[in-house]
Amino acid sequence: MSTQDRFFIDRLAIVGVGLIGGSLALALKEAGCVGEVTGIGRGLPNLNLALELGVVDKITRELEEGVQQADVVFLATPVMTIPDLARRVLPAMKPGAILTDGGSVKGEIVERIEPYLSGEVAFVPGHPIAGTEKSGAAAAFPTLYRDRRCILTPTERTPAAATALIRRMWETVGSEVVVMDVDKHDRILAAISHLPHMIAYTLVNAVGSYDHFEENILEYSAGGFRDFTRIASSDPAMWRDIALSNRQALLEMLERYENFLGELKRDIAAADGQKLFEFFLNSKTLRDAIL
Ligand SMILES: NC(=O)C1=CN([C@@H]2O[C@H](COP(=O)(O)OP(=O)(O)OC[C@H]3O[C@@H](n4cnc5c(N)ncnc54)[C@H](O)[C@@H]3O)[C@@H](O)[C@H]2O)C=CC1
Ligand SMILES: O=C(O)C(=O)Cc1ccc(O)cc1
Repeated sequence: MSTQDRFFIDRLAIVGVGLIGGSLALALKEAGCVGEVTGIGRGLPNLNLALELGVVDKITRELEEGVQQADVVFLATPVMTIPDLARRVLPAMKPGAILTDGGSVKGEIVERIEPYLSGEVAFVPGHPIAGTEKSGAAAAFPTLYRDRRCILTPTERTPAAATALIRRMWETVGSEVVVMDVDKHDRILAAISHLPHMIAYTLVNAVGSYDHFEENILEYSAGGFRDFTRIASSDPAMWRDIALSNRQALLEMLERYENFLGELKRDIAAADGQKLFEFFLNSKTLRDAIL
């Protein structure tokens, strides 16, 4: 599978050849670090497109058959589908192979997969912190993971050698790997990724449903509205799964957000210019520092 100095995966299977799975395949191919890539999915049009675009070398809709020869199997389907797919894939994989995933929420995935681990196949939970609002094989591109982070959340059931190999896989495609526990991952992502998506979806719905005027007011949107709401074009099924799978941490962040919004409303109602200025300045300082 790999030598001491050169990282190489002989056979990789990608379940769900979309933005995340497809981009990993393309990046490993570009780096010359993968032999054969099998794309596994449900819909033939997307699989055929993946084949045509050179994202994968072989396609199949037969899950168990598709993973049999793989050294590494990457699950890159919506979060709620990952545990059931893992349960079917694990007994079909060869001993010594590694199962990993790219799901945006880790707690439920780890909890629902670990009881099915037999010890013959290692499971390394992962989450590349890179993406766009686009989906499907056509959206995949080889540089998606360059200069990004990838979080791995191994548990005491995860062999260190398997974590080390998946770490190398992500480093090979240009990501900095960070290891943390599952709960910390889900709380951080609830704050920095899941909450912003909920706010973007809410904003578009709130403004888009405002029908006081005859015209569609979204047509007046300037750069600010467009920048802020790009992520509201993300796949609805993917985000339904994320919201349900990370419910507790997300609800806590939504409540925190409601409190801040309440404070803003009170300051506007009270015409408290000083408080508003401080609120905006504090936000600007925090945001400018991340750029
Ligand atoms: N889109 C993003 O920016 C990011 C997404 N993720 C996570 O990566 C995973 C994949 O997301 P994307 O690649 O964006 O989605 P995508 O929609 O581009 O690709 C997912 C693929 O999985 C297929 N699929 C769905 N259910 C399936 C099933 N039961 N069996 C086989 N194939 C199935 C779909 O047909 C599609 O081709 C999700 O868990 C998501 O939360 C992680 C980081 C970033
Ligand atoms: O499009 C964007 O800017 C994103 O935020 C992409 C994204 C979506 C889901 C993730 O779990 C990680 C990254």
